[in-house]
Amino acid sequence: MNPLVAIRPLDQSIWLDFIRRKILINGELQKLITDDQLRGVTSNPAIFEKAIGGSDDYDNAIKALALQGKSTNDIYEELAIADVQAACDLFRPLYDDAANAGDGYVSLEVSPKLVNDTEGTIAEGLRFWKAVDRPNVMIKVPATLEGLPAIRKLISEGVNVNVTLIFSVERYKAVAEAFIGGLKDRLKAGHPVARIDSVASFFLSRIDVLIDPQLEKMVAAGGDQAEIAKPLVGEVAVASAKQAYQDYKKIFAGARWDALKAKGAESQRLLWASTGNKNPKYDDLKYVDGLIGPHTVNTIPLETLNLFREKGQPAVRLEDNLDQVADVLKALPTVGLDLEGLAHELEVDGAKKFNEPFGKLMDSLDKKRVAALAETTAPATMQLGQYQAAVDAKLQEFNAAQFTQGFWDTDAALWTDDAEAQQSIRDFTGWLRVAETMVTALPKLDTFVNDVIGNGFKHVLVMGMGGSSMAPIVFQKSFPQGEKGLPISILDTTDPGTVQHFADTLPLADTLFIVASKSGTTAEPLAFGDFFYDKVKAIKGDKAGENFVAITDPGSKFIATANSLGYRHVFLNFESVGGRFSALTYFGLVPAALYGLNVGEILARAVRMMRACGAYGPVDQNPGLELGTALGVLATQGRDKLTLVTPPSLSDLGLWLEQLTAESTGKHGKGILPVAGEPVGAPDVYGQDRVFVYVGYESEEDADNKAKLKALEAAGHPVISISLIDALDLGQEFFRWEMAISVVGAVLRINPFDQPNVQESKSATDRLMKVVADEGHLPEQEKALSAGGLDYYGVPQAADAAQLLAAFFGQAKEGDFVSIQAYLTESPELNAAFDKLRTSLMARLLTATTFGYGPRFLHSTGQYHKGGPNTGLFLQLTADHNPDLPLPGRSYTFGTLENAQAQGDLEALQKYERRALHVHLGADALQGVQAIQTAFDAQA
Ligand SMILES: O=C(CO)[C@@H](O)[C@H](O)[C@H](O)[C@H](O)COP(=O)(O)O
Ligand SMILES: O=C[C@H](O)COP(=O)(O)O
Repeated sequence: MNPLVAIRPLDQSIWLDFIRRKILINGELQKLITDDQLRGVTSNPAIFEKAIGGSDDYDNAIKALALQGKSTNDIYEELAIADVQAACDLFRPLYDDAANAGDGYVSLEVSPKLVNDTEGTIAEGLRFWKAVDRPNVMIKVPATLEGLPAIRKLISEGVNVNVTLIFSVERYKAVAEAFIGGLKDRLKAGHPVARIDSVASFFLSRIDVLIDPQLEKMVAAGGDQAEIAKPLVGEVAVASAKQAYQDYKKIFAGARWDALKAKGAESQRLLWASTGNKNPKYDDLKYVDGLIGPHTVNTIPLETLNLFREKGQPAVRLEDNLDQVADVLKALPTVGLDLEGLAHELEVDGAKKFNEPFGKLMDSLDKKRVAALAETTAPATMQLGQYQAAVDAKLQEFNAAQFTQGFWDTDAALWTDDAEAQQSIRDFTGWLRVAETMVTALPKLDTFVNDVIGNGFKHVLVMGMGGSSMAPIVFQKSFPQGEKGLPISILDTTDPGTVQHFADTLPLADTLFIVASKSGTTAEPLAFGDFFYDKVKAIKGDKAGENFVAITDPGSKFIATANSLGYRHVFLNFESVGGRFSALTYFGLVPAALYGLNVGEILARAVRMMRACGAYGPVDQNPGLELGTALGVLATQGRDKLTLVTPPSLSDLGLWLEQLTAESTGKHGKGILPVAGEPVGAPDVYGQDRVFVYVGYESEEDADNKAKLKALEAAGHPVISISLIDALDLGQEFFRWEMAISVVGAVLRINPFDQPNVQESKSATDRLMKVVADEGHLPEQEKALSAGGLDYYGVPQAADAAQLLAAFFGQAKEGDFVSIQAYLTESPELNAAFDKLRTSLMARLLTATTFGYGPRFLHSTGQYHKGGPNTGLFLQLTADHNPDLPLPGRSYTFGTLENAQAQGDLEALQKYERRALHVHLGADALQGVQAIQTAFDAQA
């Protein structure tokens, strides 16, 4: 039997004298708990020096914390506390199990600088206790004379204490008295004493390391002293420990202790520390095998623990040879060795042994802190031509009104004077600092990813709409799969062809499905969840839930569903972060982490941008404010089509930016229209309503786009360029743009955090689905024309398609835009056909063109379509669903749902008197689009 397990019935608890982030997240610590019955962890400054200073595990977190303006000491504490919290969480089930009372603890030591400072120790002990915020943490306090009153006080405050640096029996007794004193104080104050645990850490190997050479010297010198000294070599530490145990038994017995015990108090167990052997002449398990006894703890370094697993000899030996113990301790003074004096020496040296590595750690952290602060954000250049003066004036006005400070203070008056709207703004500003929160969640994310990969998953499918899936799309398309990551796909359409494609091509039993929905009520992700759960259930039966994860808000109804279906995990996001502002929350980062991206660095760069934008104190320039002011002012001057140009490697950033811009600004008849993915043309195909924004890589030539932008700039169009070092800079871009678009809201005097018109299409769809339930099909639309296998709706009748299209597009005037809405199965061929159509429309109408697959865009640009200015011409395209897909447990199919979404949105567009044409393309969507192209060209 594994000796680590065999030791359990002997009532000794094995703790691990080591901590490091890596073992917390790679499952190693959990494995020790599960397989080896490990029952606790101790840490100390030297251990943290090795963990933090000796690895790069923490570098991203250090960077992010440094950029937040934290001091070196604060950085150390946050890292150490995060690790201790994570370890506490792993031990929590053990701690909570009544049968395991006294175990499941993780120790965190107060600063070694406080070794002789009673008040400082108390204050820091209480601060750590609060900060770790776990009942199974132990605060480590040194057993110096100044430490003793601190121990008593902390115990009286209900803090679990691990008393460290005990080197003598006499000091041990004083420690036990301080503990009992603390319990009594607590009782006197009327507080309970049950479940207040403490251990007294008696240091072993260091005693022998100090005394053995002195004894050996005596032995070498020969004579009478040599005879006495000889049998003492290598015996003093173990003898001291055994004696301390005898004292323990006396102290925690008798009337005084029984009275406390009757109130529920537990004795302060002796813990053997410094148990790694330092003398090659001794057995490496000397301080483990020899000290096994009931109701004690041994905290063991990892190497010793591994050795014990291999060749440990579990047997109670703590009370063996007690006569010899007495002889050893009695003999010491006779050879001139004063144990108390030596213990004092060890205590001073012990403080040094913690102070030195602590100092070293602080130095290395400080270097990393300073280096982080020297890094800068990606530059943005703005060529605004005739608009520069107006933008400068607005910027001056904002600066004079201390906009940056008001922004970080979430002063809602920056956006509106309406009290109700102000409250709604304040309710949705959680995104401002959410990257900081996510930095602290990194160990949790890493642990989760490790678990998923360790359990053999081969693929991830994220299922969600709009803000719950846009950032994952950007991550997936802008980065190659990370070395340790899994391939990832995103499903954000009800189109049966696309759903079927995933059902056919994914390794269903080995796929992790993420249902991502902030509200937990959005029809699409719920339908996807049901559909794939059904499929996995057919393979794995009741274990299907293992393949599912939810990301949703606290309070969402979906939590109960996920739990009842046995979902692997439910990530609770943040109510105060709106969907389109959630890229840097669990919605964006869980998929990113599973895909193997360096999420820590993405967050660090986001924090760097927050810093540049004034999150941590005044700044001379504010990239978010500057970009937002420029875009806002340009919009008020008619340049309200934000035309995004990117190299192909960054093209999907447009999807995210579309939602952020359109949903945030497109309301009350105002707004900026995001134009993404439009082929860049020569100056003569553009009206005077554009601002071009280029986001590309410093190292990528992208000569064609850059030359075209130069020409546009020369022609008087405002051009803004942002140059990224690499894709990890998306972390900063998410924040830059979130701030910029919020600033646009302030320029336009609108609430950028609501989406008043999104619900309309959803409600219209719901109504139509009721009709389907009652009548078995959707209501018939009035047909304007049926020609060439295509059916046209929503416009006046015409003789043929060319005439109908000419009449429809003939309505376009300067400043309008054409929106193509494709409720179709995405394919490269269709994408190419739409690029061609957009190019023709631009050239002929001189209007902006946008394109979106439905129903994705309903959760993104859909807000602007209904809430923004009435300048859009909407070409809605649908096709036959062949084959269609039934939805488990429902009377309708994915295809009917998609049709209802299209029809519902058409109704909403018509309600707002938008110019809208619906074309049903029949059985072959690509041919249908080509037919429209031909009919459109026929009128040229
Ligand atoms: O927490 C404790 C004791 O409670 C331990 O981490 C304790 O600090 C260590 O066992 C010792 O510092 C290790 O000592 P050594 O092996 O360096 O002599
Ligand atoms: O952008 C938000 C979409 O409408 C999806 O909303 P949800 O995350 O609540 O499902």
